[in-house]
Amino acid sequence: MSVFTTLSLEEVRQWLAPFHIGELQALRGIAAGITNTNYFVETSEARFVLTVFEKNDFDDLPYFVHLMTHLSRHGVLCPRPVTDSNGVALHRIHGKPALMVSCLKGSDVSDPNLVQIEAVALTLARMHFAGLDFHEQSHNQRGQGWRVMTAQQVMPKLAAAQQTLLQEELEFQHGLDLSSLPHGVIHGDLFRDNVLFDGDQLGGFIDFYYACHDVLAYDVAIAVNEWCVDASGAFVDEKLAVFMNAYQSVRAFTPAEKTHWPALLRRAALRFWLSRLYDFYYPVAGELTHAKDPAHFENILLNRKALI
Ligand SMILES: Nc1ncnc2c1ncn2[C@@H]1O[C@H](COP(=O)(O)OP(=O)(O)O)[C@@H](O)[C@H]1O
Ligand SMILES: N[C@@H](CCOP(=O)(O)O)C(=O)O
Repeated sequence: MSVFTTLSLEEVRQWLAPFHIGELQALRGIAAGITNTNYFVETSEARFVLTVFEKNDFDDLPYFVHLMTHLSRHGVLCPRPVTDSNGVALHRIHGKPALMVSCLKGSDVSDPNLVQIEAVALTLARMHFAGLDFHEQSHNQRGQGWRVMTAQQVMPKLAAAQQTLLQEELEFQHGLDLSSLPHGVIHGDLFRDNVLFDGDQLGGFIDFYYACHDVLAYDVAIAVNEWCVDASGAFVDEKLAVFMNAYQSVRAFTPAEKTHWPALLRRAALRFWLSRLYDFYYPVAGELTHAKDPAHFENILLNRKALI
């Protein structure tokens, strides 16, 4: 369960008054999700999702609110922040930042089919295009500095072969110059639990809180490492081909992106191997309801190294 902040119908009714979005009819806490408190809010006009941010400072959030507003205005399927009569989307509730967004259709799929994979790839490419004229920039919270710091923390916990793998990969990634690759807005965490489907119809991408300005093809690498693999982390060729063809039908890779593609797949594997290792070795009591397996991304990293 991930409802950390309990809200009553009456306080949400009062909180909603400046939004002019109809009469509150129902409020339901959302169990899925591990970071924030989320509620489905149903009014006489529409359904919304209210997020109470449990960790972020208020000042961290305008970038994400502006980004989702920009993307949804550009036709990207994602939550659209709802503003009050003064045009303000971010408010507070129980002293914590709170945001209401449109409710997307559907639910996440654990075993995506080829039609769904194609839809994810097309939407990602459209998102990358739509992000090109979003002029705010945010750095990657899971970039080089974070990699080095997190590796230092987990390194002593690892077996010798893992330490070597980690050390070599950090050095390899540190030595790359990706400055010639197209940069823009990336989602940064486009996992299966962050995409909603209504049947084969894509409802939208959610959870933009790792979005930042980074290498566009790195976002593609994160996605294919998640959407196009079997249980061992090896690519399923058919899925990978569908994803890459669909993505590149909208935005073809540049020669520099093609050259660096294997390294980007490794960078994407390293990022999630590290975060899962950290969560595994430093669990926060009562916080992580579904510990995710670090070995999966260790396997992916080993597999992608073997591709080069
Ligand atoms: N805009 C939305 N529309 C529909 N459902 C949503 C929306 N945002 C979140 N959800 C639902 O809430 C769940 C948790 O959201 P998520 O952003 O993953 O939370 P957390 O940041 O706490 O991990 C999602 O799995 C999804 O079911
Ligand atoms: N989707 C990721 C979790 C998000 O990253 P984190 O840095 O917040 O752990 C995963 O499945 O590992």
